[in-house]
This record gives sequence, structure tokens and C-alpha cells, in this order.
Amino acid sequence: MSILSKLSQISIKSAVQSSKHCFSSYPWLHKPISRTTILKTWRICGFGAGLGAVTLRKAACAPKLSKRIDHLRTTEDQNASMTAGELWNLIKPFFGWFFAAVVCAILSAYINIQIPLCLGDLVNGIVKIIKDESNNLRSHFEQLKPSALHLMTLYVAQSALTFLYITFLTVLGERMATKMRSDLFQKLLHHDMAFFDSHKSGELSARLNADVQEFKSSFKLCVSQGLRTFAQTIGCIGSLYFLSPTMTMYTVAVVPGIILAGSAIGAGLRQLSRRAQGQSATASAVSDEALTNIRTIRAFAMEKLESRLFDNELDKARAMQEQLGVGIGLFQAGTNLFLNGMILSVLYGGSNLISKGEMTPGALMSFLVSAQTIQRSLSQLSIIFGTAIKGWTAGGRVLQFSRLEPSIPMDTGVCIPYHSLWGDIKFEDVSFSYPTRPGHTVFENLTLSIPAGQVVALCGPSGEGKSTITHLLERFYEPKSGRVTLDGRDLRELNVEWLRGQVIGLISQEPVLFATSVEENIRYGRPDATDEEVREAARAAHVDEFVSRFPSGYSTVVGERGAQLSGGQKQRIAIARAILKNPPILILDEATSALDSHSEHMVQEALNNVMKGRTVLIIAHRLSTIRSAQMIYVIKDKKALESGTHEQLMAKKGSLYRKLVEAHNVDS
Ligand SMILES: Nc1ncnc2c1ncn2[C@@H]1O[C@H](COP(=O)(O)OP(=O)(O)OP(=O)(O)O)[C@@H](O)[C@H]1O
Repeated sequence: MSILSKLSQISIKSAVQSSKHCFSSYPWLHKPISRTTILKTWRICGFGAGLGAVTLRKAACAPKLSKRIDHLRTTEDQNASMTAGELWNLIKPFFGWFFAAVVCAILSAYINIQIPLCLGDLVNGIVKIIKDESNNLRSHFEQLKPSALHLMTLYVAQSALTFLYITFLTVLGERMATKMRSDLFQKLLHHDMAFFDSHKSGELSARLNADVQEFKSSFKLCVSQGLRTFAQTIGCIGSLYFLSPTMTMYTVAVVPGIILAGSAIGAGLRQLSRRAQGQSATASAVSDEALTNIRTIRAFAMEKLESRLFDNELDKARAMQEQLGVGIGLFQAGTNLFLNGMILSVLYGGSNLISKGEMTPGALMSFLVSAQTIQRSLSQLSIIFGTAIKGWTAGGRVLQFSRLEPSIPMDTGVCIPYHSLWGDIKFEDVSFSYPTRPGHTVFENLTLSIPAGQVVALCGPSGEGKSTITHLLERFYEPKSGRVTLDGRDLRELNVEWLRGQVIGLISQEPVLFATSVEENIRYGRPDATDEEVREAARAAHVDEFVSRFPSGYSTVVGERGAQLSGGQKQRIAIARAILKNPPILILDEATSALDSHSEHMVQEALNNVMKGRTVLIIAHRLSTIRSAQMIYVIKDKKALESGTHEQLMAKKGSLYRKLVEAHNVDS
């Protein structure tokens, strides 16, 4: 026996002995263990190990998946800024309201400057009463009346002006925000598809909502409080000078230093604010993406992981906002310390002047109240400064996308009159790569022709660019070189709105519906269609069959992106929508791929009716659909490799089409 086996026997023996010893102290352990108990134990161990493994796997996955978030981060935000000219352009349309608000705010500030002076007169009168040792107190009291009345008038006027400027500013702020939102939305709707390829919808919606809101609130605050407090500060400094030039000179000598320090801190805070807002937008993008893909998250049981990813981004945003808060807090604390020191110096210096007989108690009172008004105004200004930083950045973020001009203008170019439109399409030496992936060439000198009134099919392996051909035809993107023509005219000469709205009808692979009723979704094809025309299109696309079984019929709401319908039902509604649009050129991008063979047969029938007399471009994987085409192009290796009818291509020896059919890459 080898040394190793001896050693193992010894260890087994000692283990048995020690276990016996151990068992003897626990009598219940002497009971025979049943098979079920052993099985249960195994199951529990297995479950525990499984749970541990899943937790570990998820923990290990988290950092990997968090890379996904990197693509949701926005980089341009750092450059988001706004010029004074742009701010003026926003105000200009509502200048009347702005002017009224500014006048009221300045008048209110003027009154605030007057109040301390008037208060000083009143105090001097009171001092006279206190000092008077004659019995003429009543007449002194009577002399106070004009000052008291004056003060009363100022208080009432100040309240009225406050009411007015707040009202004017609310109207101004709301109108500006509405216009900003409307302009941005309009701009977004017209931006190039490449823009949407590189920006997340969550980010765009944050600019449209949260950023506009932030800009509006800070603008209102800056104009109402900022203007008033600024005017008050300047005015009160004037009053101070009038009351005591010496003390005023001492007081304001330190102001330039404070302004310089404030500007330096402000620049840092502005940058921090930009980063914090960018991070908040990333957090929103994460939640937005998760909520949009809730079904995928459910299917993979990733709720906890997604929640962790969101928390992670939220934490970063929170930390940055906290840093910003600390920065603003420090700024305000410093300002307050400086201002309180100023008041103390005023009291001390003022008492000194009174003792020398160079100042009256009333003047000191006025000086003090004016200095306090300045103090309040400046500390208010420091708050406003923080808000202005946030608002300025938010406004810049909104304008950043409003400034961009789409490279494809929507409303310029020629519209071919309906009666002379044939629908003859040609791709001439087209080279193309997507703007977001410029290094990846999708087509190189692609040439193909879709003759007017004919049905042409595109087939070929996945990812070779079939759908891209439809994108170029719809002019979602521009070719890098070469041209796409309609009836011999370059698409670049034609009006895009007319092309997409009246000439081309697209039924795509994944139809997306609006979260409204079936009827409204179909009517989207032609908003002025009558109810009967909508029903007719629905019948032609076999929508009627399933909709009539819904309790609410055509009023049934389809849910977000049509989530409450099956893929085939969505597809049929999309077909009805295209039928209603009645375009001269029809693109069917795997339009029947989501249907079962029965529905496909019915929809194909409907499509056959619609296709008559039109130019039709079909992208399909089903042989039954492809073979009916008058011309088939096989797209591969960045070009149209082969073309011909089904019979011609099948008869051609070594043809790629034949290989695809035989390899079932084209479904039979
Ligand atoms: N918006 C986009 N941005 C960047 N690249 C894209 C975009 N859309 C498609 N592509 C790329 O362009 C190439 C062609 O894609 P396309 O969708 O046209 O292929 P396809 O032949 O229609 O594929 P399938 O038959 O699978 O639908 C692919 O490599 C794809 O990854």
C-alpha cells in the first residue's frame, strides 16, 4: 500500500472517530437519516449554491453591463452655452411683457431705496420727541404725520408694484418657455436621421422638459429678484453716499475685490453645474431606456441589475449636485460674513461720527437700513447667481439643439406635378456609409433601376444594405457620392416633405403605432380621410376581421408603440395606413414577415390590389413574395451583384440567388 493511501486511511479513521464523538453529544443525530432528508439537503445545498452563483454572476456582470451606460452619456453638454444675443432673441417676441416687468421691478427697487430715507426722517422726528423737554410733544407728534403718510404710501406702492412685476414675469416666463419648447420640438422633428442615431430619446426629452423648466424658473427669479436687488444695491449705495461719503467710501472700497473673487468662484460653479446637469441627463437616459425596454428586462429578470445601474448614475448625479450645493453654500456663507461685518463696521463707525457730532441718529438709522438693504440684496444676489448659473447652462442645453440646422431642408425643392409623375427610380453609382459609422461602407458604386409601375424585389444576406436602399430613397440620409433619381431628377432637387408625404409609402419591418385608437392610427396615413375611407382601407388590409372582435372596435386603444396588439395585427394596421395614404411608390420592407401564412396570404392579396399601377420596391425573405416581382436584385458586397426575373436567375449557373434559394436563405 502506498504511503498516500495509508495516510488517507488514517485520516478517514480519525474523521469517523471524531464524528462519532461529535454525534454522541447530539442524540438526535443518531437517528437514521432518511432518503428524503438526504435529497432535501442536496436540494437546499443546490439552491444555495445556485443562488450564490447567480448573485456572483450578476455582481460580476454589473461592471460589464455598466459599460452600456457609457454610451448613454452626453459629451456635447460641456459645450452647451448661451450668448447674450440668444437670450435677447428669446425675449424679443415678448418685449412688452419684459419691459413692463423691468419697469415695475425698477420702480419697486426705487421705492425700496426711498423707504430707509423716509424711515430716517421718521426716526429723527421721534428723537426730537424724546429729546424735547418742553411740553410741546403733541405738536412734534403732529409733525411726524407727513413722514408716516409718505412711508405708508411707499409701502402700498411697493406692494402693488411687486404684484405687477410678478404677474408680468409669470406671463413672460411661461410664453418664453412655451416658445422654446415648441421651437426645439419643431427643430427636433426636422433633424437628420443621423442626429437621432447619435442622440438618445431620454436626453432629448430632458432638454425639452427639465431644461426648459430650469431655464424658465431661473430666468424669472433673475429678472424679478436680480434686477430689483441689483437696482436696489446701486441706489442704496447712492443713498449711503448722500448720507455719509466717508463711511460709504470705506464700505464700498472692498467691493471690487469681492466681485473678482465672486467671478472666479462663479466660473468654477458654472462648470460644476454643467457636469451635474449632464450627469442627471445620463441618469434620466438610463431610466428611460430601462422603462422603454421593460419587456426585455422582465424576460431576463434584470430588474435588480437595472435598478443598481440607475442608482449608480443617480449617486454620481447626487454627489455632483451636493458638491455644487456645497460650493454655492460656501459662496453664500462668505458673502453673508462679509456683509454682516459691513453692518458691524457701519454701527461702529456711525457711533464714532455721532459722538463727534458729524452725523445725526436718523442719518445713522437710514445708513444702517440702506446698508442692510444692500446686505439683503447682495446675499439675494449670491443666491440668484447660483440660480443664474443653472439657468444659463439649462438654456444653453436647450439652444444647443435648436441651433443645429438639418442638412436636408424639408420645405425647399421641386414638387413634380401629380399628372406628370411616373415613379421611375434609379440609383446611379451610389456610395454610402452611415454618418455614425463613416468607416463602414455599405455601398460602393451601387447602380440599380426600379422602372415606373413595376414591382422590384431586393434580396440578399442579412446586413448587406437592403433597408439602407429604402432609407436613401426616402432621403433619410444622403449618398456620399452618386445620385438617386426620381423620373430623372436628383432627389436633392426635390421637396422632401412632398416626397415623403405624398409620393412614397413605407411599410416597414417593425411597424410602430401611436398609443391611440386603431382608427386614429390608420387615419395617420391621410388625416383628412373620411370614416368610410378609413374603414375601407381597414377592410382591404384585413384589419376589420380582428378589430370587429374587440369590445371597443375601432376605438380600441393599442397601447404604447402598439404593445397591446400582436405583431401581425400591428403589421396589418400599418398596411391599412399605407393603403389610405395611396402613394404612387410603395416600399414594403419585410411587410408581411410578422404574419402567419394564412394572414400573409390575406394581406398579400390586399397588397396585390394596392400594388397595381404603382412602382413597388419589396424587401422580402419569402420566395412567394420575391418571385412575383418583375425584377429581382441580389444585394451583396456593397453592390447589386445580380438582377433578373426569378426564372432567369434560377436558370443562371452558379447564381447567388439560386444558392440563396437552395440554401433556404430565401424562405420557400
Ligand atoms: N442607423 C444606422 N447607423 C449605422 N449603421 C447602420 C444603421 N442602420 C444599419 N446600419 C448598418 O448598415 C448595414 C446594412 O444594414 P441594413 O439594415 O440595410 O441591412 P439589411 O440588408 O436590410 O439587413 P436585414 O435583411 O437583416 O434587415 C449593416 O451593416 C448595419 O449594421
